[in-house]
Amino acid sequence: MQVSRIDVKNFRSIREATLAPCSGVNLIVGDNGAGKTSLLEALHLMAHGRSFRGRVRDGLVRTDAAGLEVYVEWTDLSSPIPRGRRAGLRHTGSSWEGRLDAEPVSQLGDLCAALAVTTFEPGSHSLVTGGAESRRRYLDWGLFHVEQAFLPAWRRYSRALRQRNALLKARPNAAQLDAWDRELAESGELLARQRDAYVEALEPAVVATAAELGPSLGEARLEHVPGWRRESLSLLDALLVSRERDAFAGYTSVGPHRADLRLEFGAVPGRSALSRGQAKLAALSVLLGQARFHAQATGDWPVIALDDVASELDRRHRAGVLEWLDALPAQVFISGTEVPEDVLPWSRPKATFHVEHGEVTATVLA
Ligand SMILES: Nc1ncnc2c1ncn2[C@@H]1O[C@H](COP(=O)(O)OP(=O)(O)OP(=O)(O)O)[C@@H](O)[C@H]1O
Repeated sequence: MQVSRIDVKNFRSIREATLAPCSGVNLIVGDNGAGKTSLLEALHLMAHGRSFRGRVRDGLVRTDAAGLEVYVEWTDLSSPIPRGRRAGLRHTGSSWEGRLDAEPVSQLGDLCAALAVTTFEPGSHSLVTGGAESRRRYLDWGLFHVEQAFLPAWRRYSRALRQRNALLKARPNAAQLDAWDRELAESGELLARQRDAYVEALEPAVVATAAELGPSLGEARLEHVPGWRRESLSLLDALLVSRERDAFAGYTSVGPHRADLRLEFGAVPGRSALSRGQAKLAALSVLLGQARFHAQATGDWPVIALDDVASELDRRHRAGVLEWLDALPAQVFISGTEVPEDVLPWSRPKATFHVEHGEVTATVLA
């Protein structure tokens, strides 16, 4: 995918900005607080339906403005005939309005399905050092884009989970719970099989990417942990076994909503043994490996947006990462306080956007 235009209005400190990115590497440069992250955050919001820095109502809308607006034009290269697409999103924090190719959309998911953006930002460390939720979200984002049957299965499971949790709080009888347990088990087993297949197919791309970006981490290994003791129990049996405990707690304690993705690197004894720079390289490998797999599966690379990727990396690793990105057939956005000098001249088209007090002040194509 290649974005050719981004318009951002009333987004954090940005009153109004337009970017016309190039197909290769786009550098977004400015001082601390200038608004670099906000530009990438706007692109991420359009592609993921959420920010990576909190909810829209918690401060994304510029102070004193009624709502934010993001508009993106891009070319989808996944089919032999490239397809021009455009999407607009207006968000007040409490309500939103979206358009895709000039038609209104009823779900934010329609925008997310159309535009694929892989974002790496300082919080992405949590993929390797944090709790399971960010890894589940990572898995499901990947599946959402490559497996058509995923969204219906996920919706079915989420609905059954909400119903079972509501029943658990209302002191249900066994027959009522039996019905929702069956529904939850059937959709949950399907979801777990989809995640199994996805992780198996994804692993080689992550292994190859980690070997290129952070060979000192050792070989990467990915394992889907389904969220219940599947080696000894079906999900239906696991729900039955946990029923009494769940009724006491008022929520469902087993199932794919408790799944995880185990990430291991051969040369590192455990997650807590990773230095900050190593955690960054590991998380970067996991995310860029997923982008690589996305390209294999769909025929088109997602747009890659990297916020402050150079910090915490030593000179050798920084140069390695930037060279790797320069060689990629994907459109890349890199933000930072300075133009990274390590790998100049870039071998691909490069544009530099200078951001100052929320305004994009210069665009230089090289
Ligand atoms: N709702 C808002 N309205 C107005 N300004 C805001 C709002 N939310 C955040 N800001 C301001 O917008 C700026 C956001 O900057 P952003 O995080 O995009 O900067 P950055 O260039 O990425 O900085 P850094 O290099 O420090 O990461 C900050 O100055 C912040 O105070």
